Amino acid sequence: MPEQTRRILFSRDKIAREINRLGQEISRDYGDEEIMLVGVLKGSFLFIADLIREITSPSVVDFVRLASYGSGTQTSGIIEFRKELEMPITGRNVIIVEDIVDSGYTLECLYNKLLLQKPKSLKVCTLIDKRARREVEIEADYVGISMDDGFIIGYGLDHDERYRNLPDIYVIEEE
Ligand SMILES: O=P(O)(O)OC[C@H]1O[C@H](OP(=O)(O)OP(=O)(O)O)[C@H](O)[C@@H]1O
Ligand code: HPA
Ligand SMILES: [Mg+2]
Repeated sequence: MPEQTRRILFSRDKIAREINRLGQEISRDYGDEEIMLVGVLKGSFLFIADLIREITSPSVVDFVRLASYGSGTQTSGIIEFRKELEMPITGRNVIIVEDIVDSGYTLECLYNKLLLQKPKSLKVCTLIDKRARREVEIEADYVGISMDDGFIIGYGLDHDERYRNLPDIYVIEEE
């Protein structure tokens, strides 16, 4: 097994600043209309908790759980649905909240599934938009931070379920 080191990429202050900006953009766009935030577990649990407190529009929240990475740093390409929504989304203004869009497979799969349930509107907010490994053409409407390549951990993002608790985001470097 190669030794792993980690280097800080995005500090907690930078993350907080970008989430504040995202909250303002979303609140400005929706005004007094109610939003339904759909968090994609597990990775988005910290992001959605911070984001929802920066949104002034009336908001409700629900979660799905999707998994495709397992213990590796590459997508398996197989998206497992492990938890469904509990609230109906028909006629609602829905925003999917992701920690990261990487290959785009997870988002594409969820987006198409939710669209079938006829929301009033369907948008996507991601904290991290990783561009280098995109496999499908899909874009988030609200992006916190864009980056190129590198496997990142912290602030909800895991490697084999570890490191979600780190308050900053690090890139893993294998030696
Ligand atoms: O664009 P993609 O290549 O599909 O990658 C993005 C998805 O992968 C990760 O989930 P993961 O399968 O690791 O589950 P987790 O959120 O429980 O960590 C991440 O949280 C996103 O949901
Ligand atoms: O860089 C990443 N880190 C953690 N989880 C991920 N899921 C897709 N890309 C990543
Ligand atoms: Mg993961």
